[in-house]
Amino acid sequence: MMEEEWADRRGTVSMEGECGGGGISGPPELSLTGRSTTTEAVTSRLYYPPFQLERRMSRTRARAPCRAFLRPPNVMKLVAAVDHYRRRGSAVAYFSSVNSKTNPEKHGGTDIPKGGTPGGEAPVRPSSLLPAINPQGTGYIAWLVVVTLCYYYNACCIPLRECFLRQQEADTWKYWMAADYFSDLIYLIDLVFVKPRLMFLEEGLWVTDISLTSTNYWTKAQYKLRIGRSVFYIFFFIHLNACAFRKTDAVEKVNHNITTYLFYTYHASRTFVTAGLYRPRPTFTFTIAVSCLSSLLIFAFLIGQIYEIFETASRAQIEHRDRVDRCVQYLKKLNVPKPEICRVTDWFAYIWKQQHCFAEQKNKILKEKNIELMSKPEYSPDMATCDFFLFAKIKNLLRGQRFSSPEEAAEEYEKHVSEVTREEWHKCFRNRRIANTELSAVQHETGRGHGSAHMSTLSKVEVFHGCSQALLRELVLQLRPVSFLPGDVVVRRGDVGHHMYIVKSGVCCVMSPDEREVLATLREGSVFGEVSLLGIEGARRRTATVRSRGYSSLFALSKANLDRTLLYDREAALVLRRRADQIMRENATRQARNRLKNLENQKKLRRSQKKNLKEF
Ligand SMILES: Nc1ncnc2c1ncn2[C@@H]1O[C@@H]2COP(=O)(O)O[C@H]2[C@H]1O
Repeated sequence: MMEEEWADRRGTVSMEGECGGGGISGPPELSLTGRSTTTEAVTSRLYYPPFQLERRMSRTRARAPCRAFLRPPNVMKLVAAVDHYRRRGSAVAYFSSVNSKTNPEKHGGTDIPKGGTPGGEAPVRPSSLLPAINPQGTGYIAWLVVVTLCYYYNACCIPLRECFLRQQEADTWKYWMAADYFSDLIYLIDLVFVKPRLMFLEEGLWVTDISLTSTNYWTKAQYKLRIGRSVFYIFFFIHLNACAFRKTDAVEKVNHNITTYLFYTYHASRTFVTAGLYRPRPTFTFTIAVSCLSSLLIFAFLIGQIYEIFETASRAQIEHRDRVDRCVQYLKKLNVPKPEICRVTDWFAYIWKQQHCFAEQKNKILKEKNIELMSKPEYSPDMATCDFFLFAKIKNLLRGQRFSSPEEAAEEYEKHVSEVTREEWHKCFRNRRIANTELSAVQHETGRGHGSAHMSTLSKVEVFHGCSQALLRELVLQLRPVSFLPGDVVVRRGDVGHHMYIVKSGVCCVMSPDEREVLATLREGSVFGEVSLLGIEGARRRTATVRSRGYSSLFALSKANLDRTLLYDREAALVLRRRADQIMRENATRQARNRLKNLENQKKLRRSQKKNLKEF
């Protein structure tokens, strides 16, 4: 019962209040307890018909675990029905998958992007032999365990064999080789077949299209850079090692040609892969010492590289993961169905993806500017600015000193402060100014600052291009941030409009009256919901339904505030009016065209019926 109730609430979150469209006002958070209104329940049914069908399948199974139902032909029929159903409704299919690399408008017809379901459910793709892999699924985690075991086998057994088990008999050696090839095969399968099929999150929805997942995997710049950099360093060290071997080798008879170089490179590579345990010939003591030292260096380097990789999964990330785990545990305790838990984890992933960027950018700038950050919290804003640049220097001077009284410490401190030269003071304040500007620029870009972020979005809105700075600043204070989840209705056709919306991030889709076609795709800086606010005759209610495609953050501007702004800015009023007229004209033309098409279809049908009757 509870599961059904949850399932029926699918796609419904805390409401923004205007027209029953899903929205979260203020800081983004997922409200699982928000009661679904009738409209939303209908919406979720309309919006997720294929999934309702799938869900009904699972419910039927649960209610009647009869084997006949699970017979392969029946299951295949249902799968085909789901597939057919999904393909019929273009807008439904459009929303049920993310194929963001393709132009959404192009999918207005029956050309449906392949994809999965919102909320992280495994997609139904009967035609595909190897479907996309859910990185949070049990199957993938089991696979990771296998890959890790192979990794440990390679990491531990190869040096062990090299050192202790060299004198192997032929039949034992066979088994070692088989194990080696097996672990290599697992690596290869992981690299070529598994990793490129890993689903990834885009705009909060899982991308399941294989071509997109593999493109995402292979084109990941960071991944490429890391591999490329590591491979380059390894070759570089092998090369240096080979040169060092040659230089320290006592045998002088060897010719100086490419074969000699290859010979020494071979020895250097073997030393490298065996961590210096392989002893190259000739056994000149100095050569051995150099090889051991270089191997140690290489190992230190490799450990540094591994540390760097692990470091990126920083403390914040670990804390974030911990928070997600605790939340998931709690939801499990409440017996929340799995799809809903997936929705929550997707939301967490989305939030992390957004905030993570900010932290990385900020750290990059601080690193570039050589700005030292305190590890302890800021006790007061005044102290923080001082600590930021100057305190480190004074602290170094005072390091290790002991004082018998606070007065003595203060005296010593004052002495050091008075010794700070004029240039250093200048540098300190200059650095501080740079940091402030740079950080506010980052906040501006990433939307973490408050007023500045709103301003940055507003400056992209064409309607307000002509507005004065003062008016914009006033507008900024009136914007209310709201967030929407995948598929949520922002405004519904026919409802009374109270707000106009500005897209801060994400994508919103203007739907056709039957919700089968996407009329327009609105991205960052776009404005919608203004037509019904302008009081134009014949357009006093919402002219279209607008849905959020993935996760989206919008700014809502109330009718009263818009009216006040337009009173002062005649130009903006004109732009909005012109835009509204154009939209209404377009919609009217489209409706007329559709009506004509329907009439023609009806005529054709009647004609064919008459023909059939005559033939009969
Ligand atoms: N054909 C269209 N192209 C772009 N935007 C549209 C179109 N039709 C409606 N809209 C927007 O969708 C909004 C729905 O609410 P409003 O009628 O208040 O304002 C509408 C417009 O901003």
